[in-house]
Amino acid sequence: APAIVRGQNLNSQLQFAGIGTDGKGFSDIKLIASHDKVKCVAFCDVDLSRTAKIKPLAPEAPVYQDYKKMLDELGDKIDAVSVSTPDHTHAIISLDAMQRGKHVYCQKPLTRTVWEARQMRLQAKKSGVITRMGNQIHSHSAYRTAVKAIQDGIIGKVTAVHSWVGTTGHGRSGLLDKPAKGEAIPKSLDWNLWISVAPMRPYGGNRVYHPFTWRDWQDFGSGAIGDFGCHLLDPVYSALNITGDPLSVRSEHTGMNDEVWPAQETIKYIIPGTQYTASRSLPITWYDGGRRPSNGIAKLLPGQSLPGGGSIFVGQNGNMILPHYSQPFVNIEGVKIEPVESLDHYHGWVDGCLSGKQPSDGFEYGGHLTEAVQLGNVAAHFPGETLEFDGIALKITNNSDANKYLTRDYRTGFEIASI
Ligand SMILES: NC(=O)C1=CN([C@@H]2O[C@H](COP(=O)(O)OP(=O)(O)OC[C@H]3O[C@@H](n4cnc5c(N)ncnc54)[C@H](OP(=O)(O)O)[C@@H]3O)[C@@H](O)[C@H]2O)C=CC1
Ligand SMILES: O=C1CO[C@H](CO)[C@@H](O)[C@@H]1O
Repeated sequence: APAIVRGQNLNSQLQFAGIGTDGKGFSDIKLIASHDKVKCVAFCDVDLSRTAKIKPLAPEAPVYQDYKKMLDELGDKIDAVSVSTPDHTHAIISLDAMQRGKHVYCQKPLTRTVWEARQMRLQAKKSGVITRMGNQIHSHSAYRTAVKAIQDGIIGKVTAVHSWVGTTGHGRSGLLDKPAKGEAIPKSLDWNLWISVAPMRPYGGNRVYHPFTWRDWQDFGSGAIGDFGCHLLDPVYSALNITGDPLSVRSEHTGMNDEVWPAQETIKYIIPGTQYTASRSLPITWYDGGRRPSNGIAKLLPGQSLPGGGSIFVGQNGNMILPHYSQPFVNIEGVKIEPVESLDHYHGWVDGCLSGKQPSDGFEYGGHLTEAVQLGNVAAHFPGETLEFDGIALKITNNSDANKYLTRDYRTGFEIASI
């Protein structure tokens, strides 16, 4: 039976398997497993040398290299999985797990492409499983305080948002193009499974594509907006209750080739307005790689300063500045914001799996946010051009060449069927 059905009787334990066991996967699994009703029943990582740290958590749990084999072999012994792998494999793994009735905790950005994010939303609804995106700061006091303050009307209706992060789109691997020749694949690593949906390329050596440096490369990662958009834009989406698709998106950057993302970028979104915005549409501007909003926009009081990353909510009665992630403040003399408490993002998902109650940032919410984030990456291919987006049709309406970037070509054997 699917986990959701069994879940109604699951008053004692959630049988959990962690996919991606090092890097962020290590902390995801540990924090999920720290819930007293979680039992780790399996671990999976394409690189067996990167499973050593997690094994002591459940020494009896089998370790797999291929998530599919794990799901096939363990079947109903698994109720829920975490997916903490590089961005390009989030969708193929999470969709498969949801189709088998597993609850899924998947890292941010939810997917590498806009189309994949839409499939995740559709599948989560169809399977009726409990989902959560791994943007844990969503549950942190700073972001929750900001959401409440905006909804309480501390700066009045919002007229614009500016969000920025210092991170650059490339530079982690030190390369702008594929290395001329490949290197020997370490024995512990299944490179075919690591490449997954992307076109095959030779193993590049340590820290060329993996671990971590895949963020630079268009085939695998999503640049600075992909790495941080689902964090920084999360309180924006939550506070303003944005549930519609962007109406348009425009990127300007310092240049890119066909392999890596731009070093510095500014992306301007026009989003449908909500009950918390002053107009029927809202401009959201994203800056990265050292770019940030001007002092003229921030209008700070003496003694205030802009953080290294965060958001400015421009309101009818003043601005709220939300550092990533510490408490928000306003540029209105004498006005202080009372912090609200943090929640446990990981345990919130586990509790949801056990009770059947969907937490606030499931794949419907995370899918919407990721669609916007990845639309920014579509626009990067057409710098200086405003791309108009029809979210219902999932189509760029004024540039037919742009539509191919909403999705990707899947490698044979790693296709994703539309839901
Ligand atoms: N929410 C947050 O604050 C953070 C979120 N993240 C997100 O977490 C995800 C992972 O990032 P990061 O930990 O830096 O990446 P890593 O490159 O370190 O990958 C994480 C682990 O997943 C393994 N892995 C890779 N592909 C697969 C696969 N197909 N099946 C099973 N295991 C696999 C890796 O093995 P190998 O070493 O062989 O690649 C590695 O052990 C990303 O989506 C990232 O955006 C990351 C950091 C913080
Ligand atoms: O919050 C985070 C900290 O930095 C990491 C590396 O850039 C991000 O991937 C992550 O989301």
